[in-house]
Amino acid sequence: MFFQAVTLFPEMFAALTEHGVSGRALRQGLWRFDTVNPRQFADNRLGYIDDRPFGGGPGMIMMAAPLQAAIGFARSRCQGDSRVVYLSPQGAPLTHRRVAALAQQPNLILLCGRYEGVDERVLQTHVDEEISIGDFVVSGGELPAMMLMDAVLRLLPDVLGDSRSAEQDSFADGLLDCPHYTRPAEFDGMPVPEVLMSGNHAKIAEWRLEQSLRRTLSRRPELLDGRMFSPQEARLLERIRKEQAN
Ligand SMILES: NC(=O)c1ccc(NCc2ccccc2)nc1
Repeated sequence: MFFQAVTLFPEMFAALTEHGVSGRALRQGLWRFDTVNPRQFADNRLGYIDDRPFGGGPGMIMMAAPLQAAIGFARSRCQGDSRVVYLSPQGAPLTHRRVAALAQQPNLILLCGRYEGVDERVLQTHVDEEISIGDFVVSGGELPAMMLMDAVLRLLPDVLGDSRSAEQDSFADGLLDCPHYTRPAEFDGMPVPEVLMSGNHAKIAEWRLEQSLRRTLSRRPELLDGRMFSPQEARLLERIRKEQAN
């Protein structure tokens, strides 16, 4: 996976490239990263890359020409297909399913907007898809881009190592994650659920699945809409619903 970020703040990406699982995977060569700064493509000495919006209104808009040139340069560095993703509050909500699809791509170019956004003509001609990480606005597309990158990298083979497989992640099975405990066995007078100390792996797996179903049903019931259930899940759901009905 070759990630490129078109960004005015390349240093921000050190958060991923120099730390944690993503940083180690980069050093191991499991993925590649580079940035392109639109300012180097500004066609004037002063490096203007933004201008006032036609029609008036607050703030500035990123100009089309420097972004078009930066995206073109990024594409020129890709072997094979490349997809340009624009992070914006107007994009399609990012889900685990979309992350898994993006993880199949060899090259992703992430366009990080600043100010009030970018000239629409860049989106129409050079952006393959627009993605939102949530219904809120932050100062730039860089943090949303890093969240997308981290979610994708976790799904790449060998990035998480065998200590943690991504399919145990929340959402990987379409459910919220179950509660987790570690030592001490009693903390502040609170014990760990007995079943987790039993060593009975079938019972532990069933308890964890039941907890995930309970949490999903109570916190995010909409995630269950349209989801197929295994016989075991259906049985557990039945038991939970009966319990809640009483
Ligand atoms: N919810 C998101 O994914 C997101 C993406 C970017 C962003 N800020 C940069 C920006 C602001 C306005 C227009 C286009 C980009 N804020 C939130």
